[in-house]
Amino acid sequence: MIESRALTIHRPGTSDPVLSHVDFRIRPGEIVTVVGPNGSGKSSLIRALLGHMPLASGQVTRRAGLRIGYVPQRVQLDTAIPMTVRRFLSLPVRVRDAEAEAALASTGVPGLGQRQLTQLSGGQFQRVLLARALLADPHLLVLDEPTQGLDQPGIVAFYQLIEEVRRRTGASVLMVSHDLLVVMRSSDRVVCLNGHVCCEGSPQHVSTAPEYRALFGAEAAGTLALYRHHHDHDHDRMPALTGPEGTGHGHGGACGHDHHHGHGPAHGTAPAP
Ligand SMILES: Nc1ncnc2c1ncn2[C@@H]1O[C@H](COP(=O)(O)OP(=O)(O)OP(=O)(O)O)[C@@H](O)[C@H]1O
Repeated sequence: MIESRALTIHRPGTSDPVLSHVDFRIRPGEIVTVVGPNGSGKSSLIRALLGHMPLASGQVTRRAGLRIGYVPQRVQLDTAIPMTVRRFLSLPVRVRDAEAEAALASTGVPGLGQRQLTQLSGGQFQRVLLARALLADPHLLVLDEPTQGLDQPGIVAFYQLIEEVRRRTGASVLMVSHDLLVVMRSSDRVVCLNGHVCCEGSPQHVSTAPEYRALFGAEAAGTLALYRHHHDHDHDRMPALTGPEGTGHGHGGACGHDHHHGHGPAHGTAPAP
């Protein structure tokens, strides 16, 4: 759907790289999450993929006619100007009442149309932003830190909603997130960024990668624990789950983990490349 090759971005007006030689792609129906420390270039990658940022070199290709629903990292609300949820949903493209209400219902916040944006909780606001992005009937949803400010149950619920949206609409989902535990459970593929792609692949693969553990330390150990359980099935009979970019997890001799790791909830959900 979107692909970058050797994408390189410089800090504005300098030759100082923010991102170097990033190869990235997202396929139909995938949930891909970009993780990385603050300042590692996650938002820059998203903005470059969307064509909102100039490239120093490399290229970005978007499928012709691709409809994108975008939830940006920050939404500047002018609190001096009252705005209802309903009006907000018609910006920038006017939608009918029935469409607006259906979108709100589909993201778990029905009946909020007449509320002021400023009166919403963080979780409600994120769901309204998602509803607005869905009104574009997107092939690809792009969400930059959609769970910031949410508590742990709110984060889990939001990811469940994202998975449900993917099931219902078939849209691909590209997210930036700091919620490592939830990311590892809910993504088909994880890209770990630090100015370049440190490692990427299935959550199982990334959570055992030394580069990931070096970046996230103790937190990474928590995500590793997700994949430790005793086997309750025969690996040899599992169909090969071939991940992208050669980071597949087919459980042959070269699968690269210690085989005390089992499968998190994401296992087996990856769509065919
Ligand atoms: N408009 C800009 N002008 C100058 N530098 C910028 C600009 N936007 C981003 N940068 C710099 O580019 C680098 C990457 O920023 P970016 O926002 O992409 O990182 P991030 O991984 O999304 O960070 P965070 O997790 O804190 O949101 C940072 O060093 C940042 O200071």
